[in-house]
Amino acid sequence: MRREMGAVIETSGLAKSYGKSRGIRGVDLTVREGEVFGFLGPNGAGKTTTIRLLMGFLRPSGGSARVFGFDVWRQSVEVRSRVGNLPGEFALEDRLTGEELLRFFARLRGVGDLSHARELAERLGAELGRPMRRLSRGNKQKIGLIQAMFHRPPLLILDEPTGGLDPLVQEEFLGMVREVKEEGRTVFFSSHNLAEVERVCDRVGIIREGELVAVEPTDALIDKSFRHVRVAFGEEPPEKELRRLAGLPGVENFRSEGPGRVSFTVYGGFDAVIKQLARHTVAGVDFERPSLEEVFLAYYGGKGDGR
Ligand SMILES: Nc1ncnc2c1ncn2[C@@H]1O[C@H](COP(=O)(O)OP(=O)(O)OP(=O)(O)O)[C@@H](O)[C@H]1O
Repeated sequence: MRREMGAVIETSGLAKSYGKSRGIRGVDLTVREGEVFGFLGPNGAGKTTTIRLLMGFLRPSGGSARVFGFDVWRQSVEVRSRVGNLPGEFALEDRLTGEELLRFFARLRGVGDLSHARELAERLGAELGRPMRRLSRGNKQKIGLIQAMFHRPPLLILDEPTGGLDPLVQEEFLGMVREVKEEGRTVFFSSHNLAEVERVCDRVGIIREGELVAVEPTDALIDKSFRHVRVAFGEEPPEKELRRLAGLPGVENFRSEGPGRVSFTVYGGFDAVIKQLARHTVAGVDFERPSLEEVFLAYYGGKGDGR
């Protein structure tokens, strides 16, 4: 595999089979330096499997992946020394306190200065003095995030980083992701939370049943999809005309919103809709962008299939 300029993560036909129709198949993905890449998919889609492959914790059953040009399986030591990783289950039932655990990681990584760790702990409200096994899930997660980030690695690979965090802490974490990006470092994280992905990610990959079904700039994913339309006519058009509008290709969920008002969703092009509207006096029209959540559902729910 030739390394693309600026590529930090590159996978080619990456596959992991656990048996019949499980794991991931044929994943081709490139994440560039300085990008924040969101990896979205429902439970069981293959996010954790992909992340474990990238970290060299699992052996691919097909294809290959490189991180900073190193093969993730054969050169996993080189890979791991450059990546801050939050695993899917950071649930250490340990006697060690957060502080002791971070010191341990600092020694392993040859980092003498824990001041960045302390700063991150302060911002996330992490409890460094308590034994890990006494911490709630969210508070363990905070220690997991600090250990992934405190040595300022050039790449962060985080599995559901905001899972279990309360909204204010999630917000603080998103701020940290932006700062990492401003420093030119790269972030790859999996998520269920579409709103957060929409806010911080440059690009989004959507994985479904082990296959990468879309990789798009976050804005383009939304732009390419549908619009919710609300129209107020100057005067009520004849019933026949409304039926014609409702019957245009790509028009769905057509509803009357009171006299002279209709709402509907348009998939695909808007041209036919606009021409039909123009046959009447239009007092007002709104084209509302769907949320990433709706776009996402379109990929999974059948309707619209992400057009
Ligand atoms: N060790 C394993 N043995 C057998 N099957 C597995 C194993 N790990 C994962 N799978 C299967 O592989 C598929 C992908 O799982 P994976 O954990 O990667 O999904 P995910 O997208 O991370 O889901 P979640 O959001 O629930 O964490 C699932 O069908 C899962 O049941």
